[in-house]
Amino acid sequence: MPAPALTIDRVSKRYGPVVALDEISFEVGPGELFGFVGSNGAGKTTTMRIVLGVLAADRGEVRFGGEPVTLATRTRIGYMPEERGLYPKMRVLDQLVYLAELHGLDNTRAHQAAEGWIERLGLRERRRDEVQKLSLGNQQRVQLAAALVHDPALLVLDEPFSGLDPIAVDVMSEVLREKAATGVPVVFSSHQLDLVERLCDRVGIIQKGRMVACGTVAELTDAAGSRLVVSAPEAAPGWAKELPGVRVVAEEPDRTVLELDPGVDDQHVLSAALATGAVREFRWRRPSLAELFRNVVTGSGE
Ligand SMILES: Nc1ncnc2c1ncn2[C@@H]1O[C@H](COP(=O)(O)OP(=O)(O)OP(=O)(O)O)[C@@H](O)[C@H]1O
Repeated sequence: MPAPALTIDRVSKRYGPVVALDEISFEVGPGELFGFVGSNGAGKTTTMRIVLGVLAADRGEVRFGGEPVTLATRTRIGYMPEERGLYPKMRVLDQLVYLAELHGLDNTRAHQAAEGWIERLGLRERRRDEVQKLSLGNQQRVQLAAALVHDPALLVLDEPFSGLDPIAVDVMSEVLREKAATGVPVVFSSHQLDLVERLCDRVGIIQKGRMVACGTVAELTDAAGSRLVVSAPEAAPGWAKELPGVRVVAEEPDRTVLELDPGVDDQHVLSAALATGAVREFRWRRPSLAELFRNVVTGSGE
């Protein structure tokens, strides 16, 4: 039987006068790694807290496998809250066993699961330490273990990568990929767009409580149109500004990134570049997710 999908269906939420979510909708399929990105205050944490049921939506519905999320469904979710939710004075192993038991595992299975994740996440030497005595990165590894220890059917992680060193980023990425490969929908928020671009099957960009773009990175960047990268080292700054149908996206010391209106011949741009002197680079490329994100955010008036 295929694993269930997570559906967020027209969910709205206000905090007093602040509209945090405005009919946000998206779906995370079985085995899909979904990256949730947006500016500070866009509504990511609010969405995740509603999925978890720690916060109630004003309107709309969250479904898992087509059914509204209930208390029973919630015990099957692995959650990594932004504010992190560990007991500072409890030892790593005891904490994980306790959390696994809280989710219904018997003591033997809870120990097995806790030891398994401790090993997998490189925490063996820290297993008898109090959580508060660990570095922040290691606390985050424990937090991930806490989200995984009861073998959840859905993973929801609020900025799991923030503050991790590159090795820990690799471990976290691998674990999320593996988990998704078992059929579990995985949704996580992040401001590290290069990472999201590399890791995710699909990406959702949220802006002021609305989903403004959603799809695979290829779909989103294709829709945004390609960029022309030109390196003309002898050209004066602003050399491309007056070319008809051409918009300068970025001007770096030795490279200019351009967007061309439909129908504009790139060979005219090449001629203009050559008129300034040598041209060392002239190529089309897709925008990165970070560029796309800036476009979306600027386009909606931020
Ligand atoms: N408890 C609260 N009371 C009042 N307003 C809140 C509360 N929590 C969030 N908000 C507001 O709701 C909006 C969405 O916040 P949310 O924390 O969901 O954004 P976010 O995308 O997770 O941001 P960040 O990337 O900074 O973590 C913001 O305008 C925020 O100020």
